[in-house]
Amino acid sequence: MNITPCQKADVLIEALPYIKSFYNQTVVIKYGGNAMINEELKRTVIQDIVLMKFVGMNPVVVHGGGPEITDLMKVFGKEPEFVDGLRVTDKETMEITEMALVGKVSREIVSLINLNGVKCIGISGKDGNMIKAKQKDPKLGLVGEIDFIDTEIIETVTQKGYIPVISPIGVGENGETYNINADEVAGNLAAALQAKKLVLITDVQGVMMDYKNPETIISKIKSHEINGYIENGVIQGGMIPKIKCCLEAVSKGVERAHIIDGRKPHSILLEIFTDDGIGTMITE
Ligand SMILES: Nc1ncnc2c1ncn2[C@@H]1O[C@H](COP(=O)(O)OP(=O)(O)O)[C@@H](O)[C@H]1O
Ligand SMILES: CC(=O)N[C@@H](CCC(=O)OP(=O)(O)O)C(=O)O
Repeated sequence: MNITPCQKADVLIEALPYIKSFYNQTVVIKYGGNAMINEELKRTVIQDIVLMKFVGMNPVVVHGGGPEITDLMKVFGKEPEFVDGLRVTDKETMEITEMALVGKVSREIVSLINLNGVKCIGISGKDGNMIKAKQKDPKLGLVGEIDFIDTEIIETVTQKGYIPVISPIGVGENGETYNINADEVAGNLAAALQAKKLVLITDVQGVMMDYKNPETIISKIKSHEINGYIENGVIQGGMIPKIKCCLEAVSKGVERAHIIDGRKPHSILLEIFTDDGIGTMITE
């Protein structure tokens, strides 16, 4: 598509109020699922995050990597098992999870951001005891529930110009390592940092009335409507933890949470810098 210089200027001018209102503000981005598997989409997500930093925002990335953990488990001859969307995590699975998330996924995102000209640093939730956790449910083994997030390291590196990339791993009272759902980390972290926005990138258009029909997208949800949507079965499966994290974040002071489609190129830019936005927005 060819656009004229004037149209290009219009696009920039449409972004101006957003650049102003987000200047020096924190935006937490959860990056996982399909958008992380496709190489071309990965490139556009990274470009969006780098652009945010260059126009003066403070993006903080929380990464997932469920498919990478599953692949590595298979290499070690282990069959993954999930209960309510959470991976049952024995000691060996925990080691594999750390290898996949901290050793591979984080390294890759950090390298890509560095290559795009912004300093980036990978931080596991265990580093500096950042994410304190306890066992969620003995049935799930080493799956963690967040007790507390110490935001000091993130604030320090952000002030120095880095983009922090957080791996969803927690540390217990006695040094145990816990596997934590990445959406849960993103929601709690957005609240702890009092972020202006939480953006969860997923592989559907947003929350839909009928999730098999993209035309039924719900563009705005108020927090008091969420339980109703879960009770009447509109929101199911993997969308339940996601929407609950958004609820947690907005109830603790994050202005807005968004669930957006990572299959769409530059979905973050479309959400942050355009009047229409995309996906589903959750507010208090
Ligand atoms: N109302 C809904 N709107 C959209 N998706 C829904 C809804 N209810 C259930 N889902 C399911 O939730 C899934 C998203 O969760 P999940 O697969 O865990 O995402 P991710 O891998 O990005 O963390 C969708 O692919 C869809 O199958
Ligand atoms: C406890 C639990 O289930 N942890 C997740 C952590 C990774 C994650 O959340 O990755 P996605 O966002 O890509 O799904 C897991 O083991 O898969």
